[in-house]
Amino acid sequence: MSEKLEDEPSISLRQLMANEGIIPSLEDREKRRVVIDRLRMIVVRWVKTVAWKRRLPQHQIDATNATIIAYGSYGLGVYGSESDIDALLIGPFFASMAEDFFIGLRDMLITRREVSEVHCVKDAKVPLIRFKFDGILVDLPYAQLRVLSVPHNVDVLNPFFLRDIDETSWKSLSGVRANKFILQLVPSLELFQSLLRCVKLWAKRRGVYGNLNGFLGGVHMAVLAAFVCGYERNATLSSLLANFFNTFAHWQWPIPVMLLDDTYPATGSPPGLMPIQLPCGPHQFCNSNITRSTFYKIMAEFLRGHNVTKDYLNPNFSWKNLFEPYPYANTYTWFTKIHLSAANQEDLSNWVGWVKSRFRCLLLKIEEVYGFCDPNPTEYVETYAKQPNIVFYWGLQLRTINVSDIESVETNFLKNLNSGSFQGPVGRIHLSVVKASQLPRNSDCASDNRSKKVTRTCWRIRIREDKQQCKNVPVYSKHLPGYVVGYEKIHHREDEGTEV
Ligand SMILES: Nc1ncnc2c1ncn2[C@@H]1O[C@H](COP(=O)(O)OP(=O)(O)OP(=O)(O)O)[C@@H](O)[C@H]1O
Ligand SMILES: [Mg+2]
Ligand SMILES: [Mg+2]
Repeated sequence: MSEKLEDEPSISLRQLMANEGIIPSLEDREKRRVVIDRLRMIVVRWVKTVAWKRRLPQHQIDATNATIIAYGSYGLGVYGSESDIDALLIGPFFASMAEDFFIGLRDMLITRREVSEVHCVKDAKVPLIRFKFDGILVDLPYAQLRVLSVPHNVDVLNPFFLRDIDETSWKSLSGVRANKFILQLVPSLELFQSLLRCVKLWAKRRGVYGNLNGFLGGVHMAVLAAFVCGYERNATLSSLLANFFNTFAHWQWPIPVMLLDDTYPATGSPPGLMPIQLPCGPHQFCNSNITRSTFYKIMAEFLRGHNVTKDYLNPNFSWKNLFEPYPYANTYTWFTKIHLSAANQEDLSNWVGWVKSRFRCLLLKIEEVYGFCDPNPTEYVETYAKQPNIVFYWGLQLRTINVSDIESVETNFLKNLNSGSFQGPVGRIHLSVVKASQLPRNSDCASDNRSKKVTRTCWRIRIREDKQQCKNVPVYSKHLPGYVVGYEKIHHREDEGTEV
């Protein structure tokens, strides 16, 4: 905390944040630290095994090393209890992504008692292994450097380590480098972290958090918060939060928000409706799924935030109003109901992950037909239904409804879902339009903004780690003739009983 005495609005804001219980407990912190430590031990063992398999001389096996660097909200020190741990594995020149990471390390992970729900997400922009370690979700991408040994404190900004690296490793490193840059830029780390916690809570409550639903993700919020911190030197937490809304309620999009001076002429204009620079090199931008509708909603919420906070020095001011859950049921008369179900919880989690990775396409189709859609990220469960399920309710601005419109959206979206590389058992999806009065009663949309996310997304779910419907196929090494690296499970699609 800053040394000077804080102003009253900042004290009450900190009190509100503490009451919300979003600052992780010491126990939670310790648990996450242990996960990172254990992962570091696992990857050192892994890299020595790979070196031995590659028949490197003993002194090189002794010398080689790999390490783990935390990034994302965990690396910035702003994670909440529902955040994942984003951990980049950095390995040496001989440990390949295809064989050693996706097969060798995956095999090592699945044998461990603490590890569950292992998925290889191979064809994402940043390929990664996603799993739970002691119940905490971990995103583990891989970057390979042209060195024999990666020191534990490897400097990812040092050109020595970055020479000749492949494009995927470069992309995988970008999150770590962006975090490092943000942490170097902000004048007060504590104020930045507190501000970012506040704006993430605000975004979640107001239904504008989550890249997959077309809103702002953690990385976007981090850059916007750092931007505000960067130019106000004698700031307090309350002045920063008010300034955050003042700045972005009046921002002239699509002028990009940039933390770095891009001195080189950019090729073309920055991407998307709300371009936000990824501060890890020139002309790199955060990926964004923002559409016309979500742009409108985010802007309306920035403006509301500004109107609420501009009087923060007024003695009667209260922060509570800023964090009021978004009143979906009072705002929209009609909702698109997206009902997803599968035979069991594991299949459901895979299926929902796949569908969520295609949400932007669904949102665009609904916008085409109905003009505007507010894709509330809250996940509901119909507890009375027979099959495990997740339900979403997306707000529509309509007076009357034409039922056949939603049928055409569903048909179109099914084509999109079926055209991808999803390899797990396909679940059910049903779209319908319901009235506000048909929203789940016990969880009024507004209060349910607080609810935890039930699933996380995989862009591509490789396979279920399942016995009956999977067949083990040996994978031969490209490096050692005739050497079996491990076994990949191939799923039989014909057995699935496709229901879409
Ligand atoms: N849309 C994106 N564009 C660029 N980089 C991204 C994007 N989404 C994620 N990343 C990278 O992955 C990291 C982790 O992303 P993640 O979605 O886990 O968000 P987070 O900031 O950790 O917030 P949360 O607490 O919700 O997990 C980000 O810090 C960023 O480096
Ligand atoms: Mg994260
Ligand atoms: Mg993540």
